[in-house]
Amino acid sequence: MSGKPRLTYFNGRGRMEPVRWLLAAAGVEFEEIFLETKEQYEKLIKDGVLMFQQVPLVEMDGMKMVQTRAILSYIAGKYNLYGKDLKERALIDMYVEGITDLMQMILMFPFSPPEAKEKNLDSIKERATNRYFPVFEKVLKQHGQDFLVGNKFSWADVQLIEAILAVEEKIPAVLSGFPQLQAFKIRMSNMPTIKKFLQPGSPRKPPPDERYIETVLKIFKK
Ligand SMILES: N[C@@H](CCC(=O)N[C@@H](CS)C(=O)NCC(=O)O)C(=O)O
Repeated sequence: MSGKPRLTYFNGRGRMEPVRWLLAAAGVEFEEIFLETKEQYEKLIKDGVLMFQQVPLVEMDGMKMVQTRAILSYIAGKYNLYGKDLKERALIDMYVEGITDLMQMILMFPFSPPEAKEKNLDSIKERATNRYFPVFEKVLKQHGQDFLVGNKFSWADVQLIEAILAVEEKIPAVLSGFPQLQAFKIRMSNMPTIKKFLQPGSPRKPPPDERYIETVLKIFKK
């Protein structure tokens, strides 16, 4: 092994995308193994690699880590993106969990039946605009700092820029009433590691397409 973290997941965003974002933001290179067949997935289970028979799987520092949240908090802690004390950590956790709830709606969206698509898109817009984005707009306005927590770049900033871009892909004008978030987006997109991740050819994955959906459904079909 090269010493780089090794990520096993589909060749698509899903639950691995925040891990890719966080590693990239921390300036860490990684390798990826893409699941394409059911046999590959079943072999991982047979070999006892997937604790709960689920991916994402991240192998790093001699561990085989599963559970997205555990993986992300390990990376955040290791690369100093998790606050300076327990109180900052709690705040980062709250922000991250809120954003994760919004991202969960986006994650599931491609799997919704055609007749539910419009309604689900409206729900994403409603939640982003009325529940989640106002929180971060207010935080940034109140403390006037560049980053969400402790005037220092953290996991929360990475989750938020990922979410902003993901929602904008679906609802391009979503930031129109959020000047702080517009400025935050520009600042984050210009951070060198994030700028690199946003460029073509990076490990960032495109929005889910038919092929991705088919692969996921094929592998998990009972
Ligand atoms: N709580 C887990 C959920 C993981 C999960 O649901 N992974 C899906 C793929 S995105 C999976 O492996 N599903 C197969 C199964 O649950 O049997 C996490 O956050 O990592």
